[in-house]
Amino acid sequence: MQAQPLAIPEVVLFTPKVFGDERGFFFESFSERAFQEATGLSVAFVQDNHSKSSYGVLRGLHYQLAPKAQGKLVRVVQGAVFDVAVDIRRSSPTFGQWVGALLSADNKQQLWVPPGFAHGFVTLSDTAEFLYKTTDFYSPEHERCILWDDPQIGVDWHFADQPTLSAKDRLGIPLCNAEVFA
Ligand SMILES: Cc1cn([C@H]2C[C@H](O)[C@@H](COP(=O)(O)OP(=O)(O)O[C@H]3O[C@H](C)C(=O)[C@H](O)[C@H]3O)O2)c(=O)[nH]c1=O
Repeated sequence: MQAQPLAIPEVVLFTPKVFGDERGFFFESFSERAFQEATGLSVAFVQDNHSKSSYGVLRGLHYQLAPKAQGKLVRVVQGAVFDVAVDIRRSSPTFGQWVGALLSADNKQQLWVPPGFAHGFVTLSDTAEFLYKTTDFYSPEHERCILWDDPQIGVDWHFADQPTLSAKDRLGIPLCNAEVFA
């Protein structure tokens, strides 16, 4: 498993070692040892999630407030998405900045989105199946949504069409008005 910190170094892009043969392929999709070596963190993942989205669906920018903040280790097992993490820690030198990566069934890459970041993705293929591990349980009362196209953040979603959003995401709030992290 190779690990590459992105421009915001707390966000790490993992590339697994894939073993291909005439039958197909095998790779370790998660190794606590590799994760700890790469991030220096010892985290307990308590929940696995799986969502399927059609082309143009954008889910985000979501996060849970403390004390239910979630770290997320995300990957795509069918199709492709552009995945985005936004630093929403007010004390961070990269507050309000974003990083992203193309995650796909083909590249098998995974993104570690730490607690303190908002997360979202837009679906670039006809459909995409998105799997991720979280470091805390779902807590609707702690869930918040920042506007996906907040000009203060300026995410380049690598997507030229108008995305399909849930009613909740259409009501996302600007970062300047959002409850975030210290
Ligand atoms: C997130 C979640 C949702 N749900 C239920 C609540 C709703 O009835 C239904 C769909 O939820 P929602 O529309 O919030 O799903 P997404 O828009 O995919 O939300 C996720 O999208 C972005 C990309 C994230 O990073 C978060 O993990 C999460 O906010 O699943 C659960 O039962 N457990 C859960 O952990």
